[in-house]
Amino acid sequence: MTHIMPKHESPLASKPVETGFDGIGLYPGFFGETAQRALVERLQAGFGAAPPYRPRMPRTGRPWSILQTNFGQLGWVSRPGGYAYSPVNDVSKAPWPAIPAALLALWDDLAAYPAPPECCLVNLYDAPKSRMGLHRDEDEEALDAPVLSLSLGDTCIFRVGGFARGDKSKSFRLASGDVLVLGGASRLRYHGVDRVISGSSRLIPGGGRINLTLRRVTRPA
Ligand SMILES: O=C(O)CCC(=O)C(=O)O
Ligand SMILES: [Fe+2]
Repeated sequence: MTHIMPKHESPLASKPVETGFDGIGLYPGFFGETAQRALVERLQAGFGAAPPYRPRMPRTGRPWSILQTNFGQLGWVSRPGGYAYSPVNDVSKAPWPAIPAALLALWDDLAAYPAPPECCLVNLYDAPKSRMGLHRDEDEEALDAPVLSLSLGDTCIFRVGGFARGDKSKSFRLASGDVLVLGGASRLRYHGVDRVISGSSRLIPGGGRINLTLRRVTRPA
């Protein structure tokens, strides 16, 4: 089996495949298997200081079907009072751990933005029961920066829609090592995760999917 290596190791992965959406680029296998394994170990070490927790939805207070945590100066949190970016973890009140170097390098490679990411939101999906409903990433001031998403572990069915909730949508798969850039004219498109396919990857002990999104939150000075 061959794996496409990260861009700095091979020019093969430097071109995104067509998704049909202007501003959404898919880089299949941007992280090779060795890089994926190293990153999972690094993430698990970080989870010691910022354990994944089950967020609750604004208003209803209902629990999400995924677990979340963050790395970076700002973490995205879902609380009964609303969504927010917070410099500290609600559970421990401590700052979030630093964004792993491999992810800062990914941002340098693909974001084409003059400032580093401030948030790496970590979503942990259990297959097959976790999902993420259609939503827009709109809590950032720096909407001129893309959101970079890296998938690890089990493959998911990712859905992209339009700019209103009921617009036509289409889905495609995101597999372990795939990077998706959500930016430009598509930065505010609705998107979500329909489901995660159990047993589709052996990367994560016990199965499941980890999604990492790198975000610039504030406008650079
Ligand atoms: O898990 C994914 O691939 C998408 C995550 C997402 O849309 C988000 O965190 O805002
Ligand atoms: Fe999102």
